[in-house]
Amino acid sequence: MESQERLLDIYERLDDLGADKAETRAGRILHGLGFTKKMQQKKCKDFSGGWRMRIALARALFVSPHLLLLDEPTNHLDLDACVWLEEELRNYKRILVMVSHSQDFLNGVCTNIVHLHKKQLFIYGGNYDAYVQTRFELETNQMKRYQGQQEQMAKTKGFIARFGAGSRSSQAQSREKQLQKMIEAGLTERVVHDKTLSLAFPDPGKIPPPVIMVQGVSFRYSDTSEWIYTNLDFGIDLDTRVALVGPNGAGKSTLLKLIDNQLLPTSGQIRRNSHVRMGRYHQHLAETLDLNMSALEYMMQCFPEVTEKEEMRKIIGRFGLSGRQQICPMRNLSDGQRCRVSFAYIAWQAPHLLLLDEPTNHLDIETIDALADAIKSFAGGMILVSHDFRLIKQVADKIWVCEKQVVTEWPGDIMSYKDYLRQKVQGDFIKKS
Ligand SMILES: Nc1ncnc2c1ncn2[C@@H]1O[C@H](COP(=O)(O)OP(=O)(O)OP(=O)(O)O)[C@@H](O)[C@H]1O
Repeated sequence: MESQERLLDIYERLDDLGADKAETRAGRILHGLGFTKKMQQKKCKDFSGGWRMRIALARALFVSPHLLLLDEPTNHLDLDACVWLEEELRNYKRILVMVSHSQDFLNGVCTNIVHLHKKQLFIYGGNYDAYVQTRFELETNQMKRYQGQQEQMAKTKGFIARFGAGSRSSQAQSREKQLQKMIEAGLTERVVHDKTLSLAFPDPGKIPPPVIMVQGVSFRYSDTSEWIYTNLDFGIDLDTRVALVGPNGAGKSTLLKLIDNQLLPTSGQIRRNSHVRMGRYHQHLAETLDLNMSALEYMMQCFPEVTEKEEMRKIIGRFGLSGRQQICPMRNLSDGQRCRVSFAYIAWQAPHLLLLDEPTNHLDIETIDALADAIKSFAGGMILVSHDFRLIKQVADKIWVCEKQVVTEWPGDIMSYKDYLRQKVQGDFIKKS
């Protein structure tokens, strides 16, 4: 990408239709991925990490190759863009192979699922839900076959044993042959499930409500910038389970930072219970880790009150890091493993309030489910920003929409919000075509 180049010019270069058509088509894709008209006129160098990923994605969609390979395409997208991309890929007329941790997205787009298991690929027809169902049925049948075979073998062995192994009795000899045949034909393997991870956030104990009171809060980043929020009023308690949604740049992360006291309101006030502990997870948390240290050293340094290494190993182990992963330098860990260190760090502070800003990036489907279970059994409050509809569906009982400087409650669940976004995307598409 030429950094001095205007964003839209890339597409002109990639196209042989002519500048106007290229600009219209690129404009549609960029709009779908969240680039406003003003942003589309900017130069590539003016975009930061997450937006650059979107530019790369837009370019791949624009080229429309015969084989499109996408590795976690939703990682840097918000809900609106996820819905748009789901529609776009659902209608992709060429071959698409993608890796994604978002079940809801896989359901909307995929017609086949390939499961990598024990160094082999197993192909299932249908979307992700169909794969889960088919795999469950196949494994149930396999387990029945295995148990039946084991019982039959035990009986046969018992029969032979009564005559003594190598007996000259014709009945015993025939059973021995039968057993031999079964073994030669290949025995059904026992179903071994992938080790399931279990995460946990400790019980923070009770503090009386109100835990957080947001009173008449307005906020903007500087005297000359636009207001992000005006006159917000709401409360947060230990039973709050909210997902913040809204378009890119609406202010979801800003709201979490205001609640967490990382930003101060421009006017109004946020009153916090003096005993409240908050744990904010965000995408840049893993970047603050000292990569030369091991996870164990890092946690021992952060929490000197834990003096026993074995105790700290257990704490980190609860977040799915075991053995060598705890003691090697964190630079040798994967992004997902570093995220787990950050989760262990937050959990050990026993927060009353979890503020989770895009926690699913770098986590696999099983870990996202484990995170959902951990949140469900957590005794404190939670505010979540996520592009993963399935996670939101599992853990949030309210949807708050951040838009046009206010926060309003959505009168339905997250799937009805998704339907609303889908209709919006389709409306935009009809207007543009
Ligand atoms: N440190 C900052 N200084 C100035 N402006 C900022 C700063 N951080 C964010 N902004 C701006 O504030 C607005 C809200 O940003 P914020 O990150 O809270 O939005 P968001 O809803 O979380 O967006 P996204 O869905 O893209 O993550 C954006 O227009 C952003 O450009």
